[in-house]
Amino acid sequence: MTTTPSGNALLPDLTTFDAVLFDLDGVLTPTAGVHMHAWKLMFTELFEAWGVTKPYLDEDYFLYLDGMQRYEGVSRLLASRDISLPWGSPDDAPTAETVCGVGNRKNIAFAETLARDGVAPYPGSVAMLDALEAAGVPKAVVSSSKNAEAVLTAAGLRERFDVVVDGAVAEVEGLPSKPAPDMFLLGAARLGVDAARAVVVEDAASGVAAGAAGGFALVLGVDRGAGADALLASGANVVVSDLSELLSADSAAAAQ
Ligand SMILES: O=P(O)(O)OC[C@H]1O[C@@H](O)[C@H](O)[C@@H](O)[C@@H]1O
Repeated sequence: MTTTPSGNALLPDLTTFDAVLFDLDGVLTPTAGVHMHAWKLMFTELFEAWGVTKPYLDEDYFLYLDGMQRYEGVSRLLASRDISLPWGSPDDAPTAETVCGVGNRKNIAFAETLARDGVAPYPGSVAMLDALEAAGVPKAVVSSSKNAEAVLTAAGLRERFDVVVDGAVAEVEGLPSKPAPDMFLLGAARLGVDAARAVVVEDAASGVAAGAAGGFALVLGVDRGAGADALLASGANVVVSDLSELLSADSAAAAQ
């Protein structure tokens, strides 16, 4: 494995690969926390209203929702409480008692926070985008979220990516949710690169598993709360806590 300019032999140099495919929430922007909070608000209220015995817990986010497409996440969480609802349709109203309706209900809280607080990307991630651009390495965003375009725009990052495969694209193309590799493989195909020569960067166990299943050259985990052990167990080759760890001391300092 090649090393970073900082000389840490344990860490890869992402500029030596043919392309880098980034997850968005929790990798480029701190919006995994916004999703986590919105799910908690919505499910806490819903479970109280429905009289569900086991309340929503923070660990439920990492077990069932993190990195998943909206309705897949809802379906998995409801199954954990032995609740079965009709799937419904993506255009269901937020009041509909369907899997899609429940997912759309959570989006109200997410959209409110995004509009109110905006998004500041992680400085270390922006510095990594700078380094990749300087080296001419193609890059994509592969996000399960249907809010990815709005988040990228709010963070001022949208124009830095020619290829964005998000939850809306997955819906149109009929692609299964991570941990299936399909969304990442479409990202690689749209960049015109071979997965076996490209990198996946992910903060969610489901996303790391998707990268591993897709046969990517390197699956880099970023631990923003899922836990390094969980990311390694799901197939990450290396785990860092911030992308600045992969940069030279000078670029990392500039990112502060
Ligand atoms: O924004 P949407 O379409 O509701 O997608 C939600 C999901 O988007 C993913 O990007 C996040 O990693 C998940 O944790 C989140 O639940």
